[in-house]
Amino acid sequence: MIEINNLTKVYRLNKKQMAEQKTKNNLKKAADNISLSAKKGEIYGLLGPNGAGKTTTLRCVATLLKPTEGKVSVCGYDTIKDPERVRKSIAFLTNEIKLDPQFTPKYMFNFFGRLHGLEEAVINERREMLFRYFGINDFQDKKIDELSTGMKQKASIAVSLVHDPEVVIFDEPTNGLDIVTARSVTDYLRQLKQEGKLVIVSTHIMSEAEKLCDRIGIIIQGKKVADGTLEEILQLTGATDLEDAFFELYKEYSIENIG
Ligand SMILES: Nc1ncnc2c1ncn2[C@@H]1O[C@H](COP(=O)(O)OP(=O)(O)OP(=O)(O)O)[C@@H](O)[C@H]1O
Repeated sequence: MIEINNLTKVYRLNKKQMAEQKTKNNLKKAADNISLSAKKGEIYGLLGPNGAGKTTTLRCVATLLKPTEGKVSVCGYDTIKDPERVRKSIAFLTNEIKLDPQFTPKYMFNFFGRLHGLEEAVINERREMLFRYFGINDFQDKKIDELSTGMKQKASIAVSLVHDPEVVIFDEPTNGLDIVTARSVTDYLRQLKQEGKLVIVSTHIMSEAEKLCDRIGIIIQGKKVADGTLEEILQLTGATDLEDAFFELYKEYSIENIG
């Protein structure tokens, strides 16, 4: 359902970015020859430290970035040749995309529903179902600006799912959420999986990846260094939990070795 073949993304850094990243090289390889595939009915987790390349990879899948090299396809559609079809098949949620603070959750939901070409009755049905699930009903007519962080995130999730897409790509969906709100999000991702959708999440929270994901791809400094079920990753590294497994891989693959 998603095939990533030898994906490489190189950013050209400006002077400020070079200073921030303490480098004299104006090219940054954020994704380095990454290949992976994920299929319907599973939750695939991209796990890696800050700056590993998770968001870059997901943005390439979501057609928001053009790969420097390599190919990505979603539901059989190439992200470069058929970006419209890819966008119809996916929900994409990332911290960088925010709902307009001046509008209400209801307005945004309806707006995106129409943008996707859905009929009013379908939009209303989807909104009632999603707003009920995420407890947004009492807040649907308030300005997004006035909502709590958790409610904003839940509204963003609901809006991203308006068109009932086959593939759900969420970049750090529980980032900044309290434990109750985070649980309602991860429970909904499990429900989507039960419905036969493919869910891809990125996270740096080991416990989340351990509990939620059927398969995990570990990314370190732009490279995918391991991929498999939790058991397979533990077996590969000889570790007893994901955190230890991650550190084993980090020691092996990080350029500035730790410890
Ligand atoms: N638009 C950009 N221009 C230049 N460099 C970028 C750009 N976006 C990301 N980078 C750099 O590419 C690398 C990978 O970033 P990316 O956001 O993909 O990592 P990440 O794994 O999602 O990290 P985080 O967990 O912090 O979100 C980082 O070094 C980052 O600074």
